[in-house]
Amino acid sequence: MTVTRGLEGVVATTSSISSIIDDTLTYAGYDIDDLAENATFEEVVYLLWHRELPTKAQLEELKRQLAENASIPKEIIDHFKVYPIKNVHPMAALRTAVSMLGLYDEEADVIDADANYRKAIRLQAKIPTIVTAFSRIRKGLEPVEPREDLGFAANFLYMLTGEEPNEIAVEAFDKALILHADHELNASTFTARVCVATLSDIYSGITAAIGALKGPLHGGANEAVMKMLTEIGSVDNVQSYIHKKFENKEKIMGFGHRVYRLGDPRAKHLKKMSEKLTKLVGEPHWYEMSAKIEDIVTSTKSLPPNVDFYSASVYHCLGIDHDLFTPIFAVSRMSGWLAHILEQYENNRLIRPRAEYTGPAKRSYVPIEHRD
Ligand SMILES: CC(=O)SCCNC(=O)CCNC(=O)[C@H](O)C(C)(C)COP(=O)(O)OP(=O)(O)OC[C@H]1O[C@@H](n2cnc3c(N)ncnc32)[C@H](O)[C@@H]1OP(=O)(O)O
Ligand SMILES: O=C([O-])CC(=O)C(=O)O
Repeated sequence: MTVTRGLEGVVATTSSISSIIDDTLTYAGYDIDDLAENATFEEVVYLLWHRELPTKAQLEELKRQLAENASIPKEIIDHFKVYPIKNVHPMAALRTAVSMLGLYDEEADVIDADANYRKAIRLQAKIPTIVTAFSRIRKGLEPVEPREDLGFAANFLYMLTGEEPNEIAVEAFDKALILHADHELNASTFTARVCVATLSDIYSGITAAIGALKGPLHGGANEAVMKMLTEIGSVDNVQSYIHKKFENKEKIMGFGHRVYRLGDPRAKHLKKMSEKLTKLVGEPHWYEMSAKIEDIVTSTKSLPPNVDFYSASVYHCLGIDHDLFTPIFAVSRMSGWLAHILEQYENNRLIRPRAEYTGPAKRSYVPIEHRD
């Protein structure tokens, strides 16, 4: 047996959803740079689910479906009110709420293409409502009902704050959603595919994916980046902080990637947004610190920043609580997870690799009275 640690370089499936070739990311053939500059998140959701950009009518239909399905059961809201709120990480609350959603969906265990698509709409529509409701309830505020006249990005920000967001915030948030929507066979997407490949249901697949995204080596890195920036505090402290991390052989969050070697093509968009937004809110030091960290880490270790690095200062400038950064990643990645789950069901085979055994050699059972 040949063991490939962490399955590096192993090609585990075919997929027509997104590709990473020569450090270029495409969604169904469209370069992420092109989509980030020109598309909206709803168009990208349609693209990931259908592999074609929508016509005007198709886009309007998707928006209508998302708006109509955005409300969540009252029981989920009530449930957020009963746990020791201060200690609950929003990713744990999200994981639980999505699992709970399945209990309120009569089609949860109906695994046919039409029912699966309807569930995909419901999950994509409801995840912003879940994340924002939890965020408000833990602050002692009532959740804000979604508005049918607002787009996906605007609605998220509106439900979070209760105020209609400005155009700059909506544009930045929409772009961040586009950049995070899908990424080939990343750990959380693989988790979702493994789960539904047993012919388990969509809610189980998404719940499992949220659990995988939560970790700091994956989606949880964006929150960890903000923690690092906060600890550093000023540009003058960057050099010593980063060198200490190197000395202690600790990882710098938001750097490195399993697939990209020269750089993550999403990072440059977030870097640009970070520069603009930090200036706009009068907190340029977040960008200045980030840029200096990038200089040091790339020149010393040849490790470029990944999608999680500059997204941290972008979300901070949008006034978002730091522990909501990863749930926001999930709000966007929901679209990719669902695309992959639907693709897995279409051409399913159980995913079951092997492990090379490294335990004790074969031996005989020893009765308990004969054990030392
Ligand atoms: C959306 C996303 O999931 S993007 C990734 C988000 N995660 C992070 O930002 C966390 C920090 N980064 C990392 O931990 C890694 O780069 C990963 C998990 C993303 C990729 O990991 P892998 O492909 O398994 O690389 P691995 O962890 O084996 O690292 C290879 C070498 O680079 C070093 N390295 C990798 N990333 C970093 C980092 N961020 N800081 C310092 N050193 C690093 C490792 O220490 C290792 O060095 P060694 O060979 O001397 O032991
Ligand atoms: O692909 C990966 O390993 C992680 C990543 O960048 C993502 O999920 O966006």
